[in-house]
Amino acid sequence: MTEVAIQIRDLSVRYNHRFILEDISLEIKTGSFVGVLGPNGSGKSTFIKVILGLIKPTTGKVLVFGETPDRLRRSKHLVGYLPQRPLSNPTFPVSVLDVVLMGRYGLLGLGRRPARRDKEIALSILEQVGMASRANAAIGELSGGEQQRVFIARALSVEPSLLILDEPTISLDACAQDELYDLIHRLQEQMELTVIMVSHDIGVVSEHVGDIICLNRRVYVHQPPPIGRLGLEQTFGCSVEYLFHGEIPHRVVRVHDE
Ligand SMILES: Nc1ncnc2c1ncn2[C@@H]1O[C@H](COP(=O)(O)OP(=O)(O)OP(=O)(O)O)[C@@H](O)[C@H]1O
Repeated sequence: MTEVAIQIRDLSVRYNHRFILEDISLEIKTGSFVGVLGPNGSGKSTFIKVILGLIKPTTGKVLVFGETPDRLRRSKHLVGYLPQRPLSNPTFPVSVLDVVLMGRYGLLGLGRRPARRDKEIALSILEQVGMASRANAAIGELSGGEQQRVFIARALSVEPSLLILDEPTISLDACAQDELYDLIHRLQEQMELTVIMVSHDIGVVSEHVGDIICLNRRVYVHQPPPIGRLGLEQTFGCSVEYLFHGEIPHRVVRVHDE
């Protein structure tokens, strides 16, 4: 596998004469766990949609494992994607196993139904995320944390090299968030994944990722945590607080002016 998972040069995306992303150049190493951090509307989802090949850049070049995003579907390095809203109707009467199998439809070809091998792969990934015993349950019966595990299994059902997660813990309580991060780390190791996770939670991202990309139209910081207050405030355009999860919960706030 190539040493660089993602290579971006001079990337810009413009809608109606407005730059959503501007002048972005960076590399993401294979096997790394990268957080993309920025306020609402800063272009985080647009950034990952460019990597997925869902949005064409206005200018610049993007390579994923050496391939342009539009060729990725046919390459040996596939991408698993967990969108912000994975199911438009969470009470839709479909089983957990069927939700995971939906992830494989893109590989099957038009009109072809999942075969025994697809079901074996789906079940084995459900096992890895700890949800195999609920394979026949309706997705709507599951808790938010359990549903998120199933959606991660769906993203992994293509046996990807790169996993992209858009705000995976947004509606989860603190314990469920920690469990999900532990799971993602374990899966990353077991499946040798490169992981990109989008979030606007500064504390959580700093604690769980290896590298942080601070994005607000441009990239302000691309480095391992901890990242300095200045870079964060430039990115968010306002004062920021860090909330760390330690043995004793505590906040670290800005020094007060005398
Ligand atoms: N298809 C589109 N046409 C025009 N503008 C768009 C389009 N898609 C996104 N935008 C604009 O681009 C900006 C960035 O959107 P994007 O969804 O990438 O931000 P985000 O950082 O993911 O936001 P959030 O954290 O709120 O999900 C927003 O101002 C949005 O309105």
